[in-house]
Amino acid sequence: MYSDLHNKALTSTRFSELNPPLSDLVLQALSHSGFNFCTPVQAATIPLLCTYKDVIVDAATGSGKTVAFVIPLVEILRRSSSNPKPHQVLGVIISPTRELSSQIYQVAQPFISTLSNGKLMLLVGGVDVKTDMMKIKEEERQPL
Ligand SMILES: Nc1ncnc2c1ncn2[C@@H]1O[C@H](COP(=O)(O)OP(=O)(O)OP(=O)(O)O)[C@@H](O)[C@H]1O
Repeated sequence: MYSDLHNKALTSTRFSELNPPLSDLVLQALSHSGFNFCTPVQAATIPLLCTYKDVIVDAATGSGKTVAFVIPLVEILRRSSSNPKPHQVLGVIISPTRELSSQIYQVAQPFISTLSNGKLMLLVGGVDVKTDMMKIKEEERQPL
């Protein structure tokens, strides 16, 4: 995955230059992951998603789409002033395969963990739904 990205150009746009600006915690998580410059899909979509636009993207595998939708999700949840109910689901990311779900889980984890009340959970088919429900009930933070 990472080697795929090395074959693609990063833009000259730094995450720290995006408008609206990203929160310090997300910028720290990006820098910690070694991400300083946006890929083209990230530079094009993060500002739109952070201003609540609906966006449909068609871009190559490994072009950075996961970060492009996870960062706005985190930024919008951080801005939200409402107090969620216990176990209220804050967000849902749906993907077509178990492998892709687990890949998204790995990439999203450092960003979701900047939310004090959010907890990223990986729920896949083939597992008893009651077991998943228990996982959500036992978790004190809000599931994503
Ligand atoms: N701005 C960036 N700078 C450096 N590496 C990045 C950047 N954005 C993403 N990456 C890394 O590039 C790889 C591919 O990113 P990602 O999984 O988001 O791509 P994708 O477009 O969602 O791929 P797929 O279509 O397979 O889901 C990951 O290892 C990710 O950590």
